[in-house]
Amino acid sequence: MTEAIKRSLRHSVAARWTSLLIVSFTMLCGYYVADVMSPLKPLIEQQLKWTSAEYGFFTGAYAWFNVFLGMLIFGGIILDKMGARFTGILSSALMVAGCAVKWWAVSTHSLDHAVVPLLNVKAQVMVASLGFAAFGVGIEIIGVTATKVIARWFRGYEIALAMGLQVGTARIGTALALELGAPIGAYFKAVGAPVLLGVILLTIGLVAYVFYCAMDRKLDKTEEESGQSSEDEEAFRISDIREILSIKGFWYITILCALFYSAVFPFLKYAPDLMVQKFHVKDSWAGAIPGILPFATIPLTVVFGNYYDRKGKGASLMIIGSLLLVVVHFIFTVPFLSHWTVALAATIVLGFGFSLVPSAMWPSVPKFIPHRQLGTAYGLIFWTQNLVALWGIPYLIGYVLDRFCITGTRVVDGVSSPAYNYTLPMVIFTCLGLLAVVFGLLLKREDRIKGFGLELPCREQ
Ligand SMILES: C[C@H](N)C(=O)N[C@@H](CCCCN)C(=O)O
Repeated sequence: MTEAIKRSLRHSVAARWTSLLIVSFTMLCGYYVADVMSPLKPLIEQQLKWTSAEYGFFTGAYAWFNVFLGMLIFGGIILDKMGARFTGILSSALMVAGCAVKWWAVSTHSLDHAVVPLLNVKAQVMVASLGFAAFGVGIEIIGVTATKVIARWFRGYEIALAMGLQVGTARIGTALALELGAPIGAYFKAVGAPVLLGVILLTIGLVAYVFYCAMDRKLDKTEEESGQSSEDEEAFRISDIREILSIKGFWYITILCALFYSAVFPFLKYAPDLMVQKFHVKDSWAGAIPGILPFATIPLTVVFGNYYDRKGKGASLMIIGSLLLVVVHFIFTVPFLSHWTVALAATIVLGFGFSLVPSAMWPSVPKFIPHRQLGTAYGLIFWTQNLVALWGIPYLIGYVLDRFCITGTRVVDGVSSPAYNYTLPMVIFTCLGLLAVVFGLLLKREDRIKGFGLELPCREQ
C-alpha cells in the first residue's frame, strides 16, 4: 500500500476546506430562507392581509415538527445510523420541498378566502406554516449533519475555526435575508419573489451537497484503507442515548445552550419593537440597530473560533459570552438608559457575546462525546434548544407583554397599536443570561473534574 493510499483524505488541506465550503454554502441558503419572511412582515400584512397573530402562528411553525414530533431527536439518530450522505440529502430535499410549499401558498390565489375547519385558520396561513414546519425540520437536521461533518473532517485540526466559519457563513444568509428580502419583495410587488429566490438557492445548496457526498464517500474509502475507521464506524445503538444522557457535562452544555439561545433568538424577534418603544427609534428604522448583529458576528465567530483552536479556554469563553449577554440585557432593562446610542453600543457588545458562545460551544461537544454518537448528541441539544429558545420563551415573552406590559396606545399614521413597557421581558432575558453563566461555571467545574479538555486548544500542537 503506498503512502498516498494510507493517508486519510481528511489530512488533505484542500479536501478539508472544500468540504467545509460546500456544507457552509448549503447552510447559508438555509439561513436565508429561515429569516427571509421577517423583513416582509409589512408587505405580508398589506398584500396577503395577514394579522400579526397569523404572522406569529406562521413564525412559530418552524419548531412544530422538531419539537412536538421529536424530529430533531430522530434526525440525530438517523444521522448516526445512516450517515451524513443520506441524512444531508434528505434534509436538504426537505428544505427545498418545504420552501416550495411556502412559496406556492403565498403566491397562489387558489387558497383565497378558504379557512381550515375546526382550527379556524386561513388556509393560506396553514399551508405556508406547514411548508415552513417541513423546512424547519430540514434546516435543523442539516445543521446537526453539518456540525458532525465538520467534526469528522477537522478532528485534531482547526475544528473551532471551521465551525466558526460555518456559523459565520450561515449568518451571511441571515444578513442577506434581512437586507434583500424587503427590496426584492417591493421591486416585484410580490411576497413570493424573495421566497422563490430561497427555493432556487436551496436547490443549488442541494446540488452542492450532492457534490459533498462524493467527497464523503472518498473519505470513507481512504479511512478504511488507512485503518482509521475504528470506533467511528461502530454501529450506533439505541442504548447510546442512555450513555449520552449519563454524562453530566452533556446536560450542562445542553442547558447552557438552551438558556443562552433563549436570551438571544427570542430577544431578536422583539428587538425592533423594543427600539421603537423604549429607544424612540422611528418605526421605519426599527430593524436598523438589531440588523447590525449578524454582520458583527460574521468576523467575530471566526476570530474566537481561531482563538479556541490555538489557545483553548472553551469553557471560559462560554462564561464570558454569557456574562456579556447579562450586561447587555441589564442595560436594556434600565428605564432611564433610553438613548438610541446606548442601544447601538449594547447591540455591538451583544455581537461579541453571540460570537463567543457559539464559537466555543459547538466544537466542545466532540471533546466528551464519541464521534459515532455525535449526531444523536447534537440532535438532543438542538431539540432542547428548539423547545425552550425557539418555542417556549418567545411564547412566554409574548404572553408577558400582552398581560403585564401594555401601558397605553400608540398612534402611527392614524393606525393605533399597543404601547409596551419592555422592562419585565428584559428582566426575564437578564435572568436567562445569569442562569447561562451559572451553567457555564458548572460546565467548567465538571471539565476540571472529568478532564474533558475544554480549556485546552482544539488543534493538536
Ligand atoms: C438554530 C440552530 N439550531 C442553531 O443552534 N444554530 C446555531 C449554530 C449551530 C451549528 C453549529 N455548527 C447558531 O448559532 O445559529
